[in-house]
Amino acid sequence: MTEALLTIENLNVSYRGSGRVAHILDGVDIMIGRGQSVGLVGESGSGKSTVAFALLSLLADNAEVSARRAAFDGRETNFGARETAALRGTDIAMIFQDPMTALNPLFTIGTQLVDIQRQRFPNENRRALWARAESVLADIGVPDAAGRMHRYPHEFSGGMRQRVVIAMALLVEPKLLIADEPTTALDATIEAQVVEVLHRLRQRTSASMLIVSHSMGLIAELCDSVVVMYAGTVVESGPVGAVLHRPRHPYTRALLACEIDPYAALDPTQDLATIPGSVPDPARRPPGCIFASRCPARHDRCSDRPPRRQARDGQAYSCWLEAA
Ligand SMILES: Nc1ncnc2c1ncn2[C@@H]1O[C@H](COP(=O)(O)OP(=O)(O)OP(=O)(O)O)[C@@H](O)[C@H]1O
Repeated sequence: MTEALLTIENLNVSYRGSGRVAHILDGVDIMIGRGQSVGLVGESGSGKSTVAFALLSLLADNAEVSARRAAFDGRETNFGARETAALRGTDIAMIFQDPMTALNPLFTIGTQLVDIQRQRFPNENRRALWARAESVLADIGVPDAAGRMHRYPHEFSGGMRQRVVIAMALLVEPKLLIADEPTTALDATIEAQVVEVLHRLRQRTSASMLIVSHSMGLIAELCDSVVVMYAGTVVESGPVGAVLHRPRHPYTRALLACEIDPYAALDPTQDLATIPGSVPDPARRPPGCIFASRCPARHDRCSDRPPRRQARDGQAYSCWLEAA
């Protein structure tokens, strides 16, 4: 079995505000092996970004975070703000949804790519850091990398900016790279190119990856295993191929049925499959299965009792349904 780089057990996050407490993450378990790529998938609002932000202590001030256990790179951690700040930008790097959040409009790309490396390589001089940056930029397919180093972020297209952000993450040689919806802000053609860059990166880097996405297709291309989230809980996890071809949880099945092929021509006559119903209010989580109110296979006990955790062939899922 692969050695764990990151282990989080029973992660809970709630937000306090306006006299109510919203439980956004409820008992989330995540394990990322060394060199492994894990995808975190689920509908909008399911808590994917909250997991990523909790790992980096980037949650809003009204967040309350607790975990039964957290360990990174062989060390127990409580992911406290100071501890995490030391890991951020060195051992853990993040690619955000919108590349502009990571880029400063006032400095050239070259200066920013040099500065990002200073904490990691404090003894290297500017010239060496500049050369490294230029070569990584060229490596991930930025044409005329030498010239572009002198340009400002606004002179880059969306796809090129996202490549710069990927270069930034690569330059610090992190042990864990977190990508939060790395292609959401891009149009479909550019998205395919950025996925290709991430794909190549996946083959070349020894870093582990956590890829957050609402698209199972993207996860299938880039990840070894997948964690499926619904309303702040993990409903199913396992190797990507197994979950994709033999989803065990009714929510995973519904999610796969909703998936559209972003590269296919749109057929205006075809209705998108959607999951009827809505996600429960996080301030009033039901006592039983969180998916029960929308589940087509629901049984009486599903609404009253927490689902049964089952594991089969490396796949784990929480449901009263017996595995087929
Ligand atoms: N500061 C906050 N106070 C209260 N609720 C918050 C706060 N920040 C986020 N939330 C809530 O947490 C929930 C989970 O949000 P999160 O961004 O993690 O979901 P997501 O699965 O990443 O969605 P998306 O795909 O849209 O980014 C949402 O319901 C959101 O409204």
